[in-house]
Amino acid sequence: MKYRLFITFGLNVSVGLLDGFGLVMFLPLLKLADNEGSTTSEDMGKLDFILKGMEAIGLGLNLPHVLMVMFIFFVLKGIARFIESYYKTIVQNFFIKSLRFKTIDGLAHLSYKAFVTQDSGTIQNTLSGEVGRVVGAYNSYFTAVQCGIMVFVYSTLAFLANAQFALLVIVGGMSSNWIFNIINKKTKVASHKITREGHLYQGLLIQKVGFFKYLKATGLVHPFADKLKQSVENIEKSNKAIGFYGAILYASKEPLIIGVVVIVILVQTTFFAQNMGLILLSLMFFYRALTFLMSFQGFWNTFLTSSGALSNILEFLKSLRRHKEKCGKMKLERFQEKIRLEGVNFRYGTVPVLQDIDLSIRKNETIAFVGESGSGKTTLVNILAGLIAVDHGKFTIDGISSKDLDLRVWQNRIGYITQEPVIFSDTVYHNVTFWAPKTPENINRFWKALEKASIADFVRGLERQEEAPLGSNGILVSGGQKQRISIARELYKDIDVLIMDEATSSLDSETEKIIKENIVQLKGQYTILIVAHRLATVKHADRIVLLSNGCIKAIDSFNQLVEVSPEFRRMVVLQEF
Ligand SMILES: Nc1ncnc2c1ncn2[C@@H]1O[C@H](COP(=O)(O)OP(=O)(O)OP(=O)(O)O)[C@@H](O)[C@H]1O
Repeated sequence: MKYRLFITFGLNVSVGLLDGFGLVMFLPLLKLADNEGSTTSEDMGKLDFILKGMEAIGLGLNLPHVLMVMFIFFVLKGIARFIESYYKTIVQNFFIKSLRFKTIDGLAHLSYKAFVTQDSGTIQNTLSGEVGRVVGAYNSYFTAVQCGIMVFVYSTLAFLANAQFALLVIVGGMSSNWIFNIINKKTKVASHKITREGHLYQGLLIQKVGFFKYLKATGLVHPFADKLKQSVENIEKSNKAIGFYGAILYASKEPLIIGVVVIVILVQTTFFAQNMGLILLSLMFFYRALTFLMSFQGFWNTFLTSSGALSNILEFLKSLRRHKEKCGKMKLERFQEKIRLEGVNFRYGTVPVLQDIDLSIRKNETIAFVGESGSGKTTLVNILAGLIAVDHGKFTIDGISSKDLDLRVWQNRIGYITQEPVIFSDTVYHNVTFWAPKTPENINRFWKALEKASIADFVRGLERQEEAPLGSNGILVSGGQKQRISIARELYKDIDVLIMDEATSSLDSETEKIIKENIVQLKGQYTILIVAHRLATVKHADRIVLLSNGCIKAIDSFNQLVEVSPEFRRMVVLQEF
């Protein structure tokens, strides 16, 4: 927030001082009423400088002048308060925007390797609910600090009016503060619990939505609902605890503070025989100071209520920074010649996943990766897509090392057809064009992509055509149509490399047909990398890479591989190809 904080606090002090000076004018006002129209600057404690100032500029201390000066102070206070409130809104929104931008950018730059180890519940909870709680924490913190400043300003004014009285009230106030400290600590603990439970709850919720069909069909939806309810109950318990401590704080503040003031006034008048006028002026300031002190306690407690969210988001931002994707500077605008992997090794933790991989892929070649489950096909393609970095060995594109390349530019040249088609909850047009503006040129490109993906006729037949909604996760269209729409999105993009991560055993014959059709149709136009589980889809590949336990066992055409590799032959026989 830098200088913005100081400006805000400066404005705060101005409001407090102007208000204080306005209040000071009440004393001469009372005196004027008592002394039939005249007063002096005496008996004002150290605050007599205001009346002296008035006299110095030729304003006699009579009723109209005192009223006028008082009015001016309050008008100036009004103006300062307006600037302060509006500036507070500006600064607050700046804070919210910066925080949201930081989390959005942090997530966009998070490396894929780090992402897969993150818990989706934590990410979801932090980015939605927790950001909201942090904004709440910020507001309470800010207001609490503002109240603190006001307490300071009014206490100073009270000191200037009657130092002895002010000192006694402060000592009394501080000794009662230990109760508030105990409560604040307990609130903080409960707040951290809420954050932890929030992550769990969001995680369960995401899974419930994601696996709804399975849970429903198997009757597991109800036990899962019980798990969710348990999590809700835990959150409720912590919220109740926070409410309980808040209620104690809220109820005990006033009696405690008034008790302190009563005792101090009694001590002052009984033992020190103090001037009641100055005690009253000091008390007037103290009344304001104490009101702000109560608000301070309240807002500080609310701040602590959300402090769990604050440390969580700071930790989250730190972790995003720690796992930021490392990117080179060289920008490869187009893929021209070949991709090469030389002596590549990769491990997840200590487990080796790929070993001594040597592979060269020419532009516009169609390569399929086959091998038993867990042999490293997806990991290899993840490396080629720049999602994960090699541990040892070299990965070059057109002779440039992946370490020197700006992989974001490389990824712009890639189309990725994932096992589960990615469908956004929006219209066909927005899904395919990724929210491109509807210019005649883009519409034309959109229909061409649909034709290439063999889905144009289906979309033309829809009542709202390209404006037809696809529903959440594409629920309004079939699995095969989802697949074709996601293929169309990749073809709409101007790409060089098309990665097809074929669905595993759940592959239905329609999807299999679509993939085969697309491979035949697109072969030679793009560099196509297929992670294949069904050998039927790879017959037309130029070369097949056979992987086993993270090593390349053989690379050849389908027919050659059947001849030379007993392992591949066995796979073909097993799939009754
Ligand atoms: N994020 C990860 N963390 C740890 N290990 C992983 C991770 N992803 C994959 N692995 C492991 O790496 C190995 C290779 O996995 P990979 O997904 O590349 O295999 P695959 O050949 O594509 O398998 P499938 O055909 O079942 O999709 C497996 O043993 C897997 O358990």
